[in-house]
Amino acid sequence: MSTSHGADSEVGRLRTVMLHRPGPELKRLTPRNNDKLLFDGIPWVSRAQEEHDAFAEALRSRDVEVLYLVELLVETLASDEARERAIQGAMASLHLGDTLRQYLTTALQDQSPEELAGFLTAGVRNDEVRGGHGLVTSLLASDDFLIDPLPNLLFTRDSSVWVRDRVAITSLAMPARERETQLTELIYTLHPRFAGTPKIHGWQREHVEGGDVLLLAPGVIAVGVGERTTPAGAERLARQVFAADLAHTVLAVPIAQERATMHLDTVCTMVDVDKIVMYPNVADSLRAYAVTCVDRAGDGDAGLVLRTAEAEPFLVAAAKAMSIDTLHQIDTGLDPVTAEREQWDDGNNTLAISPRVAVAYERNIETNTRLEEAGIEVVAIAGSELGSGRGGPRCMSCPVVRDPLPA
Ligand SMILES: NC(=[NH2+])NCCC[C@H](N)C(=O)O
Repeated sequence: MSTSHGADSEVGRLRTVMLHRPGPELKRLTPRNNDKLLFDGIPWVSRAQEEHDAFAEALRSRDVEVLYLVELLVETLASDEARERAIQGAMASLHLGDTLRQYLTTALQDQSPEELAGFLTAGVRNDEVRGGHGLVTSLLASDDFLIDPLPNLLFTRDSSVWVRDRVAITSLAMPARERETQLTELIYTLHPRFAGTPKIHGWQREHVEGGDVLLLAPGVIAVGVGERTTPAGAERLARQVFAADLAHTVLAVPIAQERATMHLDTVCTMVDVDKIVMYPNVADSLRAYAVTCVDRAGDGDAGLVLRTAEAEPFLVAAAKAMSIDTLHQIDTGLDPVTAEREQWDDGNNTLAISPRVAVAYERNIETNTRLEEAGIEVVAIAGSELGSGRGGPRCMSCPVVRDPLPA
């Protein structure tokens, strides 16, 4: 069954996508914790859900199968092994102390899969626990989390990424997001639908986030290196995709280590086989190091000998690796200021449903006009609340099946 899943580009006809409908984890956000939890504001949750439902509907109405992360998680947690692993993972936190850990472990074991999924995603606060009293519960504040909530689950792009028929479990850099990949690993390992799916990477490895991984064309992967994906993470991913023959070239693309450009997909996304929507304010300075494999000296990915070319302008290096004349750039915005505003609001962060059809936030009027002028059909969705986590349609989706591009 596993062979039917996977993607080898950003634009091949989207068949199946994994989303996360915002839920009670967003209700944990307060003005005191939102920075740490990586939200810029406090979303109005029911409106965020409406916006998200409209996003899902836009995909379904175009014959895309929508899977929800929490539904997959609940189904996964029907297995005793999954429950055991999920609880162990959540209890590994060094905040806890043995008294509380033992109490919580037993309490969680008694929950139904739905309830357990709720605690794993929305977290547990100190004042929500009735037992396990001891030093730790007494000294922690009542609103301290014993299990942290995961509001950024919304951005399913980052916690796993398919590269051809393999799924990479990523390794998230920000402490607020670390635990997300325990859940995606569990789903891809123990959910019956994904049984036997070959996996690469893993949350114990060097940091790589899915928002930094762009499948430019079959065999060509761009990896942003910045706030989230480290240079060592990019190298590790390159080794694994070469070892498994998933790609011939990995382009490592340095991006500024700041919030506005936290992932490569905040700066550019593919909207056609040879068109990319890109933030013009960085386009000229964006460079790429092409990495290839020149020898297989030993076993596993560590034995590969890699070659790193001199840095070149990103669009030049990309076109070369993709064996096309030009990778055409469509600019965000109209002028540098509009571009900066629309880039911040994820104007670059589009999700292609097929070549030349892309989902985008409706608010980025100038960018969407440019996309349309370039022959791209824009499927516009509302995102006033969804956007408060700083992520657009691409961040909020993990393509699980895309048709291969015609050769
Ligand atoms: N692929 C993306 N651009 N994801 C956006 C993630 C946003 C999220 N609040 C974070 O800071 O991690």
